[in-house]
Amino acid sequence: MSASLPGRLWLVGAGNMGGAMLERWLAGGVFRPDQLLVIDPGAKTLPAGVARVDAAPEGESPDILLLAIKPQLLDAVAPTLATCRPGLLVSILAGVEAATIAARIPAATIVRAMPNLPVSLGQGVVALHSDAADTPARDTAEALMAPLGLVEWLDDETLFHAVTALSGSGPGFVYRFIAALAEGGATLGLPADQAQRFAVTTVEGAAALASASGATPDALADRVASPGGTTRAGLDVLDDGDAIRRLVAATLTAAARRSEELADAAKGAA
Ligand SMILES: NC(=O)c1ccc[n+]([C@@H]2O[C@H](COP(=O)([O-])OP(=O)(O)OC[C@H]3O[C@@H](n4cnc5c(N)ncnc54)[C@H](OP(=O)(O)O)[C@@H]3O)[C@@H](O)[C@H]2O)c1
Ligand code: PRO
Repeated sequence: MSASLPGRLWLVGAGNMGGAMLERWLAGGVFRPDQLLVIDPGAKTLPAGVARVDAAPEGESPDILLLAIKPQLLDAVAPTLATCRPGLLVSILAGVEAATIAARIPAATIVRAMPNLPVSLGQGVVALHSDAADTPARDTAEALMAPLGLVEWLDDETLFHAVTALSGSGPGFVYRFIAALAEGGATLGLPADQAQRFAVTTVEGAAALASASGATPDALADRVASPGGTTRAGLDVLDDGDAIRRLVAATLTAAARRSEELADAAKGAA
């Protein structure tokens, strides 16, 4: 099998997000398993053929180093990577600034990325930013992320706080809404498993239509709401005092604030 990207990638931290990216790259033929090395003392089940070690091999360097540990672990893990010299370092750590990473791990080019969990299906969102003008490295970062879903560059690194709140954390917020939709249906008498299937498929179909139609979400909501009908009665509850918009705005503000806190905490004393 041939891979679409050459060279070796080290994945530092193969948890929920690192594992999701790995899964998609292998399924899409972006890498062969033998091009990948997982550095994670805790990772148990990895895709067939992918090697795992507890710590970075001394005296070796990958072409691409992907940091996917918890932001709070950066100071513990960085010294173990301080002698490797990756051509490209991609960090998906929430909050943590590129300068914070550059002060701890030498790399020719650092690109920050904020993916989200549906990357495992190639239906994620990935925001990218780099201050580096190294076009080949930027192209490599984009080629790495393209099979994962919608990829867009941010001009301003500080926008990562907003992106992390919206699309990084967003699936978590959508899952809460799906659960609430299903529970609401069950409360009205539907069997719980059926309510769950209907809720998931309703959100899936509504998102697909929003994507395909080009109409705004508010215009689509109006198409669902027959005059004097059931949807308007429900929307009146969501819109009362801008309840849904206020709740979601407060949710995103809390997530973005946490991203700023993680950035500050990671700056530390390097
Ligand atoms: N989850 C998401 O949707 C998402 C989206 C965008 C960005 N991110 C970012 O991705 C990063 C990982 O998040 P996550 O949700 O995937 O967390 P996670 O599931 O906890 O994954 C982190 C992985 O790192 C491992 N690890 C712990 N100590 C390590 C060490 N010393 N060296 C190497 N690996 C080590 C963990 O093992 P143990 O479990 O044994 O500790 C775990 O497998 C975070 O920086 C987060 O901000 C996550
Ligand atoms: N998961 C990470 C967190 O919750 C970053 C976005 C999604 O911190």
